[in-house]
Amino acid sequence: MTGTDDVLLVHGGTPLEGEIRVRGAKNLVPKAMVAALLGSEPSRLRNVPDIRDVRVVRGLLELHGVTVRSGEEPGELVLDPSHVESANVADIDAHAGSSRIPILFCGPLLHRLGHAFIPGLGGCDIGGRPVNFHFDVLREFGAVIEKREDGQYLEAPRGLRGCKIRLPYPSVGSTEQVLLTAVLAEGVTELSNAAVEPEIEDLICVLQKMGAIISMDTDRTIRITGVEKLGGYNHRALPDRLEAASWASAALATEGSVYVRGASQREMMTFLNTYRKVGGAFEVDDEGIRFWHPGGALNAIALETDVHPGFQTDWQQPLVVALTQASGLSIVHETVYESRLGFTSALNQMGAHIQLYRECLGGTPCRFGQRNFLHSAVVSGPTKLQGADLVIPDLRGGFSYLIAALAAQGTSRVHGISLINRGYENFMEKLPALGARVDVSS
Ligand SMILES: CC(=O)N[C@H]1[C@@H](OP(=O)(O)OP(=O)(O)OC[C@H]2O[C@@H](n3ccc(=O)[nH]c3=O)[C@H](O)[C@@H]2O)O[C@H](CO)[C@@H](O)[C@@H]1O
Ligand SMILES: C=C(OP(=O)(O)O)C(=O)O
Repeated sequence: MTGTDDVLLVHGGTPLEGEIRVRGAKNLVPKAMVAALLGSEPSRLRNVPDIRDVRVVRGLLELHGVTVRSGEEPGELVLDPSHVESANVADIDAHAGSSRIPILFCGPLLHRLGHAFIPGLGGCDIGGRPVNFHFDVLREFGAVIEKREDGQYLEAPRGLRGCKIRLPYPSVGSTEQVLLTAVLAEGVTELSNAAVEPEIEDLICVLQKMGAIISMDTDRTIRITGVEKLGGYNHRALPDRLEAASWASAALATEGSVYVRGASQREMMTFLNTYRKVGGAFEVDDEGIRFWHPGGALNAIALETDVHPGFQTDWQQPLVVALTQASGLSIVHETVYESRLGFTSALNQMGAHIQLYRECLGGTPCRFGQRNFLHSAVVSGPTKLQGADLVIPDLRGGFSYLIAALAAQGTSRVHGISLINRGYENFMEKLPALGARVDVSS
């Protein structure tokens, strides 16, 4: 149940205009925090956003004896892992279901303590989200895993040894699992079919600063030579390309103009190409990117989500709202998660015309074809959106509802708004700063 303070009234129909700032990436910062566990000295992480996933990982690290304090500059954390061995982890159950990051504690805890307990995971409900690859790779390193009622218990009776692994799919989390385990494992690890998202490259930069030896080939192969000891790091997190794209989509759907300070072109190239094809305009400068609707009709497009360097799946939901305003039929093929289009039914209640299909409607057949998953969509536009009562289903779906409510005529009641804090820093301040007319329900 959500309380009244978890409901936002959005009075739509006003273009978003102005400037906001994005800080470090939600999909890097918590992992860099976990990496600090591997070091023998304190680490400094800069550009850390104040989002729930960071708070959850901070709590977990503190529970494991890592001292976490603010550094000298705003958004800087200093993480000192000196007392991990003597920590008391009795309260770990309180962290069950809070995020997906706890699974990445496996390797670092096995190295430091020889055992690890991982509570049930959280994260967005956008598909089955199994963790079989994670446990398969940990077994390859020598971990023994026991399923318990409230989580997973791991031990490494003979230590962790480097190995040769091929992922069945370039999973982001599993690649990070391998990196965080292999850097201190004995010998060499070769990971093929690895994910190569920018956040993974940034995690590799963090680990290299700590003393790790990691190389990346052009064919999704990552080689790690284990070392005996790692130090601390001093690192500025790469910007959140997912949040930046969300505000870009909001600018387009509301016919506005938003300067996203901190947004970086390099990690957003695929998004920027798609944005331009839809008819959105953008201008890159040294500090950020301005995104705007240049007037006139938007274009329907064919869009297929994919692993990097393809179109990131977390960009999909916000952009779909803008596609409801494009002229003609857009096709969206979601190939990363089997159930990431359910949010469109609420958009249809607002007046959108979005039809879901089980077939692979994109150019490439994917893992979900012929398997009964509604993972393709045809968006027919442009459609006028009307305000509605909306219940936030997941992080990006939730932000999409905010965009739809901002673009719609009339007032929407958006329930479950606090879920957005998981990945969007200070969005309740950013919205009015961009001219959005929003009220916390009373
Ligand atoms: C905290 C974080 O960084 N989250 C991101 C991360 O999630 P996450 O790391 O969970 O996503 P993965 O890349 O692992 O998942 C991709 C696909 O692989 C499947 N899979 C994954 C692991 C496994 O053990 N077995 C399995 O079958 C998943 O069900 C999914 O279909 O990458 C996703 C894909 O870019 C993003 O949408 C998420 O925002
Ligand atoms: C799916 C997402 O995140 P998580 O993996 O944390 O659920 C997301 O950021 O859109």
